[in-house]
Amino acid sequence: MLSRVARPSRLLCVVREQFSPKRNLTKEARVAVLGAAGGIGQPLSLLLKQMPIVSHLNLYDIAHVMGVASDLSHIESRAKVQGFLGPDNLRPCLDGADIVLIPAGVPRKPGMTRDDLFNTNAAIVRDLTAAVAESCPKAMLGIITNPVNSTAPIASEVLKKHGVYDPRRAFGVTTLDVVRSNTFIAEAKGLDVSKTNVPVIGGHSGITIIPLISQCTPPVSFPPEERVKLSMRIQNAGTEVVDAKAGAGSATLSMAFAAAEFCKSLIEALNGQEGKVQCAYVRSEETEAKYFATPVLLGKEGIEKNLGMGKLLDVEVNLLKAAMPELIANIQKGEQFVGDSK
Ligand SMILES: NC(=O)C1=CN([C@@H]2O[C@H](COP(=O)(O)OP(=O)(O)OC[C@H]3O[C@@H](n4cnc5c(N)ncnc54)[C@H](O)[C@@H]3O)[C@@H](O)[C@H]2O)C=CC1
Ligand SMILES: O=C([O-])CC(=O)C(=O)O
Repeated sequence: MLSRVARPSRLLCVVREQFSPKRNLTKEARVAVLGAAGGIGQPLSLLLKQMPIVSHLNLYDIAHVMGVASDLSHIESRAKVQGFLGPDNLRPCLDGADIVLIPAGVPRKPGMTRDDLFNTNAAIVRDLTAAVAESCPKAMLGIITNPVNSTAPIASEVLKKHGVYDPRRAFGVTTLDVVRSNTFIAEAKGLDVSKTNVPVIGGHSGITIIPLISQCTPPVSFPPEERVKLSMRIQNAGTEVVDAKAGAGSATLSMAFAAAEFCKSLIEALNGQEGKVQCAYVRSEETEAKYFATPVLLGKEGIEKNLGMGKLLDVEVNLLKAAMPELIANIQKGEQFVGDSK
């Protein structure tokens, strides 16, 4: 067991926090996770519980969530954890939320595309977003549930229907594509991964995922064949995990990490920290697709500025051209679903 004397005293910690110029512990950051008992929801909630910037963590699911909340609530960190089970408790879960993350829904099995999840997950996202629109219309909303190319537009359409849509506040979470790109490229080049950053644009499935290796920080170069191989690995990385899990679901731990990073940036920006940039799938004028992932600068009201895709190499332009028909069709499918819903 860790010795109590070996740890910094609580008094000392409090004193440090009180006088630190970066102190933001007094600010409330209320985060709700919908689908919190799932493969992503549980590790995501654990990571959020460990963040001193989170003051309240409300966990909602249609099963098993009270046990998850009870378990997490024993951790000696700031966030006050509460569990909310079943539809009758959804509104209380959302009341006062600053950020809502939605990983509720079914994951892929080998042989499935993300679009194959549409029939089940579209209605889940629609209904959960309707509750967000009614209970916490000003919250930042992060859609993790696949197919993100369609579910993020579904969420936006629902918010519009309720007259509370603010495109600065609605995000399809594509951070995992960036996390993977950073990892694979740092591995290939022997770079410090913590200082490697590769923007990823487009959407979040197969060929709609467009890593901009030419814009990597630090700059990297690859022979053409190796670049193609790397891009394809990034595009198929989700399937790599689905196949390795052999029927037990898709990426959960890396996704939880990615969503926690995204959420942390969002809270920091809401708290007034400048320069917080994340790639996300957002309402966009960058291309003919109404939703498109690019790096966005975050601020106190959500997206402060879309930083766009920058200058692409010819190979990247070709990836973009290949992505557009599928991306546009995925968006239309989501919009149509809400249009057809009563
Ligand atoms: N955006 C991204 O980069 C990624 C997205 N995903 C997607 O995230 C979703 C969740 O994946 P996992 O956590 O692995 O699935 P999972 O099946 O382990 O967990 C899903 C959870 O959602 C809950 N749920 C189902 N219907 C619900 C409803 N109406 N309200 C509240 N909760 C509900 C379930 O009870 C379960 O606890 C999947 O659609 C998956 O494809 C997965 C990885 C990456
Ligand atoms: O591949 C999947 O189904 C889950 C996912 O979105 C990812 O891992 O990127």
